[in-house]
Amino acid sequence: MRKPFIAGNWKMNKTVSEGAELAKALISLVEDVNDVEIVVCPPAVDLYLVKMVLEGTNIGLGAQNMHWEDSGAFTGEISPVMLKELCQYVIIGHSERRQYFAETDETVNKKVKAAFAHELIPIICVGESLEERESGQTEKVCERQVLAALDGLTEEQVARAIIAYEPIWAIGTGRSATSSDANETIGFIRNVVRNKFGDSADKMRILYGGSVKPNNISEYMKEPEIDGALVGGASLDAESFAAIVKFE
Ligand SMILES: O=C(CO)COP(=O)(O)O
Repeated sequence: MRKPFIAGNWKMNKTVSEGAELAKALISLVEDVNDVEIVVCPPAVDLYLVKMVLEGTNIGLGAQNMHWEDSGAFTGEISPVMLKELCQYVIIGHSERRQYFAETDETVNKKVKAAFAHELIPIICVGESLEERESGQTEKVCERQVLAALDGLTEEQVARAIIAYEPIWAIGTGRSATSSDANETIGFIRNVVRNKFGDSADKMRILYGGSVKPNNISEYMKEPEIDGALVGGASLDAESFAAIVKFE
């Protein structure tokens, strides 16, 4: 049985003080939730204070990106060794990073391996653009991204990795994928993983992301293949993220 996993990706929002306030507000709203794994992913500069605020609560912490090297002359970058002291998860290969910051399947794979080397759990993002969807390439694109990201991992690592299927056309647009479409693509992704890594595919959690809101989360969570959500905009408000985490 896969435990549902719901993470908030704050993207480039919330200063250190705003991030601490949001985390504080969230604690009491979700303290009675124990059947869902809850994670927030603030900007890197917020991580230290948010970690302090969340200590001893049921809310986990993740980063939004990292470099694959442990240390060195990489101005502006943050390493897995640094993140290890702050959080348990790291989002890798978000479509915004692929689109604006030249992230490739190859760098995603290096980062995923580096995450496991330092006991961080990667939340690996995959998903097709509108153009790719309209030309019938959704499965081909997802298969390529998933196989590249997981290349060289052990079955045990794959079982612990998390994938977020986020169709690019559904991110921040209010145009979410239907729950049955998302379920179908996530089922396809799980089959791709099963063909290469066997039963670990049934242990791996695969999330949906893209315009998830309090009023549509339950539709996704009813689907058998969807194990949770990666939430952008609606995670920036404590009440709305708590409502998503407490979906009925
Ligand atoms: O990109 C996302 C999460 O990583 C989704 O963002 P929105 O929920 O704002 O569409």
